[in-house]
Amino acid sequence: MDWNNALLDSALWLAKAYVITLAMAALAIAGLARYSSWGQQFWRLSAAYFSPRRDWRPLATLAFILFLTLGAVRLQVLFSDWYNTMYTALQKLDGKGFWMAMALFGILATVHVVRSLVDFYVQQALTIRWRVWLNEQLLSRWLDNKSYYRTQYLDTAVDNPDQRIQQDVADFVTGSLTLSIGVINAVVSTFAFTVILWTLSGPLSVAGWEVPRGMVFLVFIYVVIATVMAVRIGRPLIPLNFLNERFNASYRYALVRLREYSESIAFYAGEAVEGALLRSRFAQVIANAWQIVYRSLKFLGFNFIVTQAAVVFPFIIQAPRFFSKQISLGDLMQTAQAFGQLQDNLSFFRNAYDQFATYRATLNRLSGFSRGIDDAAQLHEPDIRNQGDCLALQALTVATPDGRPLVRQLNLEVRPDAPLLIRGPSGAGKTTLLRAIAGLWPYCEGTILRPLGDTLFLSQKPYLPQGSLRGALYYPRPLPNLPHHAAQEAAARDVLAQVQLGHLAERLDDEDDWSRILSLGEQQRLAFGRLLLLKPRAALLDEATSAMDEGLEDAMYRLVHSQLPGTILLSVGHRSTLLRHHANQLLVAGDGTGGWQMLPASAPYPPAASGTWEPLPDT
Ligand SMILES: Nc1ncnc2c1ncn2[C@@H]1O[C@H](COP(=O)(O)OP(=O)(O)OP(=O)(O)O)[C@@H](O)[C@H]1O
Repeated sequence: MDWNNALLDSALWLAKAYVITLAMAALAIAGLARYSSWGQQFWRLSAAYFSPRRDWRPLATLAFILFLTLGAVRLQVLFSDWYNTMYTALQKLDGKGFWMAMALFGILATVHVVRSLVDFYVQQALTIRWRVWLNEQLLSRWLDNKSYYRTQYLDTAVDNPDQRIQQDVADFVTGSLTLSIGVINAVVSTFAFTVILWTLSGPLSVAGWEVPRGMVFLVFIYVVIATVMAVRIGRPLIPLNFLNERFNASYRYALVRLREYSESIAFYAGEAVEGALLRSRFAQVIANAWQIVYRSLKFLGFNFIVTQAAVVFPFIIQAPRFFSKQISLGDLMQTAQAFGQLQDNLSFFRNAYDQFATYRATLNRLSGFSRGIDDAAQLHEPDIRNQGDCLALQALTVATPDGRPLVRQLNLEVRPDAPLLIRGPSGAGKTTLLRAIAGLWPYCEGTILRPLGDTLFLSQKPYLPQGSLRGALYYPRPLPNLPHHAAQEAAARDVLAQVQLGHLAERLDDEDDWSRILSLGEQQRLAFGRLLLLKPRAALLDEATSAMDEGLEDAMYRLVHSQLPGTILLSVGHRSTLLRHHANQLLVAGDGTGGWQMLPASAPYPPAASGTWEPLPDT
């Protein structure tokens, strides 16, 4: 090695290697993206991020990382040559040469440290930015068009979306980068060290045959055999690791459910059943953990033996040539070092085998998630128009997913001065009709006209977001920034008093688990508070007073009538006490025919047998 030209040589080497690697990598990516299923999945998830039309920086960063990776290989080669120089100087008792080697090491080590740190930073920065981008992509697609809700109506629903968004995105980004850099490093390094070993190795006699450069062939044979055997021994670890993830997830899920339903379970004193379930789930985790330990013992044992044998293997092969003075001590040491390096590089494929299997599983989950969002967007959408100032349904047919009609050819119009109450047997489709009006139900035909402006749906169990009571009161409007405006503060307190929750006025800014603290009746009154604050054009109330006594129910409806006289009101409910707050009632037959009747609120219930059910049966 001529160290005087090392800089120029390295620059030339890097330039050549860069051009060749870039061309090969581009070809490999294009080929994989076209011909392999996981390559296509990767392309669909990532092409947009690396498109220079969107932003040139990700691609430039990738190009820089490639340069740093090749720099790492070049440094490995230089270190290998340095070993040769140093040991040769030692063998020749050449003090000057030895000290020069020490100075050289200082330079190489400095470059190595700086390169490693820059590499670490650039890779981490790319990982984080890529993750931010992908997370935002999936999150906004998940929230847009209500995919988070509508995917439940797909034939194959999207399971564990939380895991996919939170964990798989991070694993995908890290896995893509480490695996691709690992492959490039291993391949380029294999070439570089094969060249080194080639120049150092002499002929090898095998059973009377002279094999020129025998060492190079030997290392490849050695590693290929070791890899094949390691894969065979290690393969069962892949499903075992998958099971480990799954068993842990289901144990965690059982624990989360215990927390979520703690009160119901406590009332039932269901500890024995829950305990048995939790213990059996945990037992699965542990049984699998032991399997992993036993299998790993075999796998690690084999790997240790291979690695240890590789330490002395090159010495044994080269020793005769050293003793017969064909090669120097430096050559001998460099052979051992290059052999070890080559062994490491080729072993990358053995070690990355199960990493790659995990990566493919992640890729599958993310692609399935993305496809689910696309499929949800393809689901049938009812024809909803926001126009005018009344709520109207025109020839609306709503069915269950399996095609059973709940209402057929429904025509109605609700105006602010004539509130409507929907009644009918349990399971008749009253809530589903509201879902259709909200645009959540894909199995409907016809036209839905909604007034311009807000439409608010109040359900039987109001949703309370995490955070303060004030946030829950204003939901779904975002809270204005603190400090609160005095007028707004007064409005919030006033509304609380009106819905008979005045005792909570002092706790408006307390952050707590409000859905657990407030009784269902209190939560329903809080929802009426929302209604008074938001003043929507239309309010659809689905058994929104079911947990209140009749006096409170009466008070809440009176409040709505007096405070929101211009709001269109449509309620769903079983109680006859609701009738006095409505002008008309819609009766849903609930007998599988999709029949319905529109009557004044004063008409008796159940309807007289002679009443006419719409639509009239086909004759
Ligand atoms: N996601 C779904 N998948 C399949 N069937 C559903 C789904 N949601 C509702 N259904 C079915 O649609 C029918 C109507 O349900 P809905 O909740 O609208 O009834 P309801 O009239 O509001 O009943 P209740 O008075 O008991 O609240 C029921 O038979 C129900 O099982």
